Amino acid sequence: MLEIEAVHAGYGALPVLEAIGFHVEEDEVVGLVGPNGAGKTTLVRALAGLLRPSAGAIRFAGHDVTAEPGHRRAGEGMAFVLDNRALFSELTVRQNLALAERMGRRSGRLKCFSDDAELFDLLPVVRERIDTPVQLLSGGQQQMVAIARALLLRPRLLVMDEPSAGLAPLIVKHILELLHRLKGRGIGILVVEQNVRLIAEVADRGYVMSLGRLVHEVPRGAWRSLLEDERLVHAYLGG
Ligand SMILES: Nc1ncnc2c1ncn2[C@@H]1O[C@H](COP(=O)(O)OP(=O)(O)OP(=O)(O)O)[C@@H](O)[C@H]1O
Repeated sequence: MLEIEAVHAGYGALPVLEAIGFHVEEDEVVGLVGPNGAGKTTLVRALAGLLRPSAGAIRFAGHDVTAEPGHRRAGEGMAFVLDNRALFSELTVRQNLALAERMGRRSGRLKCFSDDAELFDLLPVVRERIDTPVQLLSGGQQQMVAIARALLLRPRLLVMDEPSAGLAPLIVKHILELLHRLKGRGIGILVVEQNVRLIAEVADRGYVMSLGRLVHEVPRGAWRSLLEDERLVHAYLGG
């Protein structure tokens, strides 16, 4: 579904990503872990169309989207929960969700939940605060709104950048539960995280990133052995 081939990207003359290549298939959760400054957010920005790779290709559902702007990618079913959440802070939750809901409906794609009630049961705070301006919500509540917006788009691929960053353990638990519930609904999910223990709980397989490169591949079911590999954890994941 998502295929990244030898992507290089950076900021002006500063190269960050070097020959990044990996894939995400339908119905799997792929984790990408790495320490601060590894280039995880830079990669997500390149996937979202916010940063143009200097070389390499990004293919989604069989076609090359490397040069496509972000809104086209969203229209085709690539949904992102970015680290800054990218919500309109002065608008209410309902207003923030309306556009995604309309885009999802027009796409003709299937909903990932049987109905919106099921989605809001999983994200109760969204329903409770539906008429509240986003700027009055806590960071965790805003994260839930960003997730709801991504899912209302009826995505085929969901990319989440550091979903646990700065959030209380209870909210993180909630996000994990939601990811488990999304399994088996035809969506490919890429979760980019510094917290490898969290990824190990939810991802089927994954990759370790360091200094702009993929340095290790974690096969299906092998997260535990990664966590037990002191040399790897120490070298790339900060001990
Ligand atoms: N807008 C920018 N302009 C210049 N350099 C940047 C910019 N954003 C990030 N960088 C640099 O790119 C490198 C990778 O940063 P990036 O934010 O992608 O890493 P990360 O793995 O997401 O780390 P973190 O978990 O701390 O967010 C770092 O050296 C960073 O200083």
